[in-house]
Amino acid sequence: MASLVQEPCCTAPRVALVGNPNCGKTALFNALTGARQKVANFPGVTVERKAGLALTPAGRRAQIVDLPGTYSLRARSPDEAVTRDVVLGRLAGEAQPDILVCVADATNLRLVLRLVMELRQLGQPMVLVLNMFDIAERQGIRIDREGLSQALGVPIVTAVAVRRRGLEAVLQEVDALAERIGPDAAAHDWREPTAQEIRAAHREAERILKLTVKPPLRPDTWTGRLDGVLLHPVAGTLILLAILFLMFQAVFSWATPLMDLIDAGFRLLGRGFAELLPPGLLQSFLVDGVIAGVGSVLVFLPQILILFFFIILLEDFGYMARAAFLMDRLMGAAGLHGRAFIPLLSSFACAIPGIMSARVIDNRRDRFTTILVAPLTTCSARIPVYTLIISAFIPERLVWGFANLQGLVMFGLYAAGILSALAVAFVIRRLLWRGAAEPFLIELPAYKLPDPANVARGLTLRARIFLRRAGTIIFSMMVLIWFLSSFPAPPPGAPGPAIDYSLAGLLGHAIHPLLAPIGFSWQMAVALIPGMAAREVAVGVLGTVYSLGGEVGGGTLAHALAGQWSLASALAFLAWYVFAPQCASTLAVVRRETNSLLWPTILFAYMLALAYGAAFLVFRLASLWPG
Ligand SMILES: Nc1nc2c(ncn2[C@@H]2O[C@H](COP(=O)(O)OP(=O)(O)OP(=O)(O)O)[C@@H](O)[C@H]2O)c(=O)[nH]1
Ligand SMILES: [Mg+2]
Repeated sequence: MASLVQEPCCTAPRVALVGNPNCGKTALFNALTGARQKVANFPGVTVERKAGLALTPAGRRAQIVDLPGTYSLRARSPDEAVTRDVVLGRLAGEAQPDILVCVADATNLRLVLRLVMELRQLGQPMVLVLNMFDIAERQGIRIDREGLSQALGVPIVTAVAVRRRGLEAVLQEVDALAERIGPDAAAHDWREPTAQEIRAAHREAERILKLTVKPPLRPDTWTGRLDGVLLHPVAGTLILLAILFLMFQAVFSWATPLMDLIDAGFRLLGRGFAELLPPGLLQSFLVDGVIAGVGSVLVFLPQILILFFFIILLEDFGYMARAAFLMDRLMGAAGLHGRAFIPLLSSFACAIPGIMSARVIDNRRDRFTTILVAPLTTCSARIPVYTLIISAFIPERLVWGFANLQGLVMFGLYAAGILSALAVAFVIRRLLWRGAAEPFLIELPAYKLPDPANVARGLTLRARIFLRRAGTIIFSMMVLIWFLSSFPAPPPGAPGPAIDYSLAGLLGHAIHPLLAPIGFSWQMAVALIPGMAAREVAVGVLGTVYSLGGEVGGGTLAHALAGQWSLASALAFLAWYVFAPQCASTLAVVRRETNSLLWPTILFAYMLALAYGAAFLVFRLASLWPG
């Protein structure tokens, strides 16, 4: 009976995963808890604390916490501060972890030994997990585990997180350590070590390393050889451009058949409902509101997945850190911190994780500069808008004999996003904060063959995020837009389509004068406002507005637009979307990360000015074009 009455902390120990960046903490966390947090082959992927549950062999429900990577508790950047605060129990409302699981890349133990020695001073039960043991074995690195364990005074287990190897051993160790948790085992306080102590720790780590780890019999020569080409200033840059070029070609040429299929499906569905239901409000709601609106956004799923297929593959392979290295000169010249590449890269998915990734930058000014320009990189919510306009107005033909013009324009829009981010950073550096940004400091990870399971997981995650948005925020916006576009009903015998008399029509006509100088029609004006909730909604709004206006008919939305808009207006709409400060959640996250209202206000104002200016310029120039 006595065994049933356990201390609460023993039944549910809190376990923190700590370790250097890119050693596989999140891979281990996912394997232990069944979570699907992002795993990628570059440092600085995790920037916040994530928790999950794992059941130990002895039946304990362990709370596992995944943390940003760090080299020491002497945190320099906000992501490292998260790790320090969790490990030291300084986070409000959260007790200190009972057990530390220190995760190490078994092929690269030098820096983690110092971290282990630092963590050991806290006096908490700890285990060292030698992860990536598959690579260590392949390279023939010989580690005297017994000796290492004795020298460090902590138990050691080996693991291959991505193959789910060693999980049982880690959890058994958690069980064993949980026995040692007690009121007396309260952690010691931590204080910054002096320079002398740091040097001593460094010497001690080197001594232990020499004694217990023998260099690899078959060192990884691939990474060096590939880097000779991929990091070459000329060859490397050309390869980077070629990869980007191919990516956008594929986005257009591979996606078309799938998009046509989804589009045909929605049209069939629309027609089915139109036949099934009597004409009236319900039919209009389902056919024009839900199916035409949400359907016109969902069509773009294949393109989003194709783009992310490439991005995830490159991230997993370890190429992205190289791309950062190649871009460094350019970014440095623009006044961006070397580590700003990761936030900008994450912003291709969405500006929100991108802005949060800026936590890897320790210098506050460099971090704020990055946060202010991250929303300019093309997030995936812009893809439906770009693709719709491109497929309506840019002919599908080859240029130079091999390049698909539509893919080329898409590439150009992405390039416009990146170049404007660099240009704005340059201006911010001149206007707000003079002085050079900090130099480049990113560890180049060893290349790894992409893991198909991880790629599949990443793609499923993207699909789920997109579908969830379509089912929640986009759907509810579409219901609202349908309502605004259907009521009030037109007066009897009114000429022109009903939508002209609706609230949306009135609203569109009211703000139209503001947008007429940049070539926008009142329908485009209507599409912009709910775009604040989610950019893709603009596409859905156009779907509904033109469907209700009777302009879509049996054709696609792109056909309807091609018949209604001038080329100049369409290009102005694209230019607007490159810069427009859309999506309120981005502004909210900027407020949170900068802890002030000033920065989101500045962000909103400068992006709005850029969007208006760019659309104006594009519209005027394109209007001059003959024909
Ligand atoms: N071969 C091999 N690869 C691994 C193993 N564990 C993780 N990886 C890979 O190592 C890379 C980094 O893994 P993550 O789990 O993102 O590393 P992390 O420690 O969470 O990194 P940060 O969040 O950036 O600190 C990914 O490409 C993983 O697929 C392993 O045991 N063996
Ligand atoms: Mg991680």
